[in-house]
Amino acid sequence: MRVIETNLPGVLRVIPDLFKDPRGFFMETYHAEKFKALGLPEIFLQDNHSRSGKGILRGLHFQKTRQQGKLVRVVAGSLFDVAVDIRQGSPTFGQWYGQVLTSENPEFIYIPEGFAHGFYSLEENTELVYKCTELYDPSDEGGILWSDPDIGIDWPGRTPTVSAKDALYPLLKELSAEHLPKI
Ligand SMILES: Cc1cn([C@H]2C[C@H](O)[C@@H](COP(=O)(O)OP(=O)(O)O[C@H]3O[C@H](C)C(=O)[C@H](O)[C@H]3O)O2)c(=O)[nH]c1=O
Repeated sequence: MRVIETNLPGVLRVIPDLFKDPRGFFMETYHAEKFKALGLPEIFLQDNHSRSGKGILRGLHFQKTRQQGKLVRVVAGSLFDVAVDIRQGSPTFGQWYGQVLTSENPEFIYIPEGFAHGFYSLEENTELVYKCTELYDPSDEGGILWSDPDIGIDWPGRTPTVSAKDALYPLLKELSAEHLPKI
């Protein structure tokens, strides 16, 4: 297992060791000691699993105070996954990193606490599973409009299907300081 840094310090590509044989494949998807050695969290408090149809966009989401680090991976289909640095005072504030994750390529992304997360599903029945370093708190949820021009994410589709909630999120510049994580 190894990690590759991205243009956003802290956002890491995680490349597991994939063992293939005539039966199929095996890989470790979490290992406390290896994670510690790679600079990944050893402790995650919650696992999530979502399925999305083609053209569905979920995001950009974050928790304001109980921020969640997320280790995301795709177990069916494919999607374009995005992390946005929204930590006040960060030299990369407002910058994003995105990449395609697919069940055919067992690569994960680690998105640190203080980042917003979103993804655009590229296929029907795309399934994302992800480990979170903090528990979900509905009262602590925050969001940024997926199409925020100041962030300028190059989404694979221009007319995604989003939830009513996601369609109403504000622009990053409209969020006041107390709603944004600090570096
Ligand atoms: C996130 C979450 C949701 N829920 C319930 C609340 C709603 O009744 C239902 C759907 O929630 P929501 O529409 O917020 O689901 P997503 O749009 O997939 O939200 C997630 O999508 C982005 C990409 C993320 O990174 C976050 O994990 C999360 O914000 O599940 C829970 O019970 N626990 C949870 O941890």
